[in-house]
Amino acid sequence: MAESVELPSRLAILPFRNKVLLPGAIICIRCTSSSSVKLVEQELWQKEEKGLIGILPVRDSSENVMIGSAMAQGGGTEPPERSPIILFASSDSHKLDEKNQEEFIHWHARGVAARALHMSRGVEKPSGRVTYMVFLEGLCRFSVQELNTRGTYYTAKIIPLQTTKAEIKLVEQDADFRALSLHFKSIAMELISVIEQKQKTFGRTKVLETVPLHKLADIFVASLEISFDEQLSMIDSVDLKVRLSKATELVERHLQSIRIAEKITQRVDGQLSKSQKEFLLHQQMKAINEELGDNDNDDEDDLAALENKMQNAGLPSNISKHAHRELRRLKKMQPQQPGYNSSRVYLELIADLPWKKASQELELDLKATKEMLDKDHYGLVMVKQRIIEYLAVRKLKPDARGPVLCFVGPPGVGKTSLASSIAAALGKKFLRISLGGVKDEADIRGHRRTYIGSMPGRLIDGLKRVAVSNPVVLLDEIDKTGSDFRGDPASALLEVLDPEQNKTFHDHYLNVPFDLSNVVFLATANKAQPIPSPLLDRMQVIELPGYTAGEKLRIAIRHLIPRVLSQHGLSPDFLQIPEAVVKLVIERYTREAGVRNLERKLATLARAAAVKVAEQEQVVTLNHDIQQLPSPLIENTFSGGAEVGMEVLPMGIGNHGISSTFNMSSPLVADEEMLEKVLGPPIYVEEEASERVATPGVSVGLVWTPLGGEVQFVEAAAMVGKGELRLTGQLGDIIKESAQIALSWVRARAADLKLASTKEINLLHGRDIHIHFPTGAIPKDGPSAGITLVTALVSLFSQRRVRADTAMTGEMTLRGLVLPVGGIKDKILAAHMYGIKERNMKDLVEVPPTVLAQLEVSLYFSINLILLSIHHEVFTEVRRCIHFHLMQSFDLI
Ligand SMILES: Nc1ncnc2c1ncn2[C@@H]1O[C@H](COP(=O)(O)OP(=O)(O)OP(=O)(O)O)[C@@H](O)[C@H]1O
Repeated sequence: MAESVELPSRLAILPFRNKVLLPGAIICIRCTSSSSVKLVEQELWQKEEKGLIGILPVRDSSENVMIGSAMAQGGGTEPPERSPIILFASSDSHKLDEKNQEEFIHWHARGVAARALHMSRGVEKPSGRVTYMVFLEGLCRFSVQELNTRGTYYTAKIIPLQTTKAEIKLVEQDADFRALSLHFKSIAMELISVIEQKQKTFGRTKVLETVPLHKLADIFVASLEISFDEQLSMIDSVDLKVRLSKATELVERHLQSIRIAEKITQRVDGQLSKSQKEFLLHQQMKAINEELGDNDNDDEDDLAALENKMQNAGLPSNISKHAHRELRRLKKMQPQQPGYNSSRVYLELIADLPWKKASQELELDLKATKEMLDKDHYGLVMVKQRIIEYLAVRKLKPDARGPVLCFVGPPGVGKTSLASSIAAALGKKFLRISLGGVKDEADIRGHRRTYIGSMPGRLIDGLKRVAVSNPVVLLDEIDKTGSDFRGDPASALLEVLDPEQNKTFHDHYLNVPFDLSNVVFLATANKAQPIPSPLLDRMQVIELPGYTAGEKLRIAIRHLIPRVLSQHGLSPDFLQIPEAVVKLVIERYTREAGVRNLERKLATLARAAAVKVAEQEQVVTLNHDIQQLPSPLIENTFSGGAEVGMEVLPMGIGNHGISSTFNMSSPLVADEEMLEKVLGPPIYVEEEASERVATPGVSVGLVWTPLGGEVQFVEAAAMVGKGELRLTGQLGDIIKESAQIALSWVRARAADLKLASTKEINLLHGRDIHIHFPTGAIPKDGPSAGITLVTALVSLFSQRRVRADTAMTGEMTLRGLVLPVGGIKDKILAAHMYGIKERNMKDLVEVPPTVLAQLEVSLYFSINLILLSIHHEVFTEVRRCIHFHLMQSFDLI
């Protein structure tokens, strides 16, 4: 660091254009102009001791601001000849260069004396011009008294503006100055540490302790990027207090700007650094691809295609506006940007949805439709009739908003296939939406696009797939929707099925209304009861009960076997399943209301036959090829040259052939033996019911479940106890009540009915009775089980076995009257499957017309109701029925 120096009264002057050298600063200059080269040569290079020169700032004439006192002519660091004209006359004015006559320069009145720390000389080739590189250190301020020329460069008479030690001491005693210097040191320290942190260097803070304060101010300001005017005012600040306060202001401002810049960088870094990086990488990749001639503009092409698709999608004007706004946003995004993909997928959906596209509706030919329904479905006369009525109304009034047809019935009775037949009759596309297990409203309405992984609801998604706005949509298993914390899908379905609302169906994902009014909705359910009543209100329920064995047989022969054969690439030429065998399949291998399992079993038979046929073909080819093989073993086998019938058995069938006489020329005929081999031993046997009721105390009951009717065996047992009743099984409250009443009734009435002797009844009085009712009965069905409970108890008390072919439920008693009520046919059909025959009780159940109003009640006829005061005539009839049933059950009539 420069100590205080003795300055001569005259100094050679090197002008600095728009630049200032402050005391304590070190700079490197390159002198190329003739005047500066001359100055360096004479004043510095050729002197033995390190010479001193004066650095005087000059302002460009273009800035036209006059600073300081008037002075002489001059030049710049780089070539001084460029500014030869004297602007402010001084003692001496001189013209240095004619070329730059018009250019004015403004000398500043104060400058800084500088000493050369290091110099080097160079010669330019080929011109031979000499240049100098000089490292200058600013020493102290001076003011110019007079400016003159010495040859080609300037000299000036100067007065040094150094602060003496005494002056420094004096100012240091000033309280303001001390406070100021403390403040300056602290911000200087801060600036240093910021710089050190950035440059990861340390130890610069030492300067604050070693360098005197008045010099520190200059050194710090010299390192800042400040304007020329500020630099000049710094030179002019000869007073220490003024200098320090200016320096404090400038350093503080600099610190402030560093902090702001840092804040911005941090924020921007956090937000964009990843995407910027990706963007840069992407750009680089693009450049590489371009370089390799691999330039494909996939994204732009895709967006253009998307826009084109949107234009052709027939979007309604408000939706088109919305979609184009989204497209504009998409175009501005980078493909790597978050949200790009979701926005694009959304627009693809909008472009793909059938806003206007509809399939041409066929002119409805009711006769042809009826024929088609008959061709596809056996029986179901009432159901088909109802469908024809529905279609007839649609034909007469296509925009009629009739109720939605809802097919209710056990599985496999043809609900789905009827719906698809309706679609075919209308010439419309068919869309099946399975609602089984749907608990989330978003499944119907979609998720809002704000959610990650959001997607449209099943309806909108389905419509996108069928690509027409007027398909037949089957809402399958509508009774299986449930509601939980994720909302209620049924309420969303309400909007879908309501003709008033579905014109503007709102899917959360799509976020614009979609018109569902052209869609023909149908629904299926196993049970109508769980369907929420507002939804049920909009639907017309068509019940499809199960099929009798005879109906199943005919369905199998006419529909299932031909379909199964063709599905397996077979024909009656390969496999024949006679009626008797189909009957066996129905009786021994299936016990269901519909025909789904039957179809499966037939398919298993067809598969076995297909394997057989395929293997047979292979064997034939094998025979010829094998003869040419040189293997001695094979040669031995064929040694006689005779045709060998080889049979390859399908896996899992056993070691024997399906039929040893099988030949391609004659079809394979399924028989009982084949059934056992392919389907295994019979699953259901006829004797089941009689074996089950072999012990007294077991009776046969009929229940209804969503899968159709069921036969259940109710067991009662007596044991030592206190006359209590124990019930097991998954029972609803009503059945429990029925059991209590049944026990009391038997104890009180059995003797009257002469079903058990008083002795027998008394014997059981003090005993505990345990009744087990198998699961499956639903609470609502409870009362009708009363008669079954009574039968079981009477059997227990009297130790008489019930007849295996007798069963009764409350409804069946009045069958002749309440047949249309759902579930009854299913129960009868279930009874049939167990070999339980219907008893003709018609003559017993002549309920007068006055009682018809009680039909609803009759559904629940049971032993409980008999004890209650219902209509007298019904009461009498029911009592007769029960008596009749019990007599029959115990073979007493
Ligand atoms: N009456 C019938 N005539 C001809 N085929 C029938 C008949 N009933 C049912 N099927 C056939 O039985 C199979 C099962 O029918 P489908 O799938 O329509 O039953 P579903 O009632 O809709 O059952 P789920 O309730 O389980 O959906 C189908 O192959 C169907 O063609």
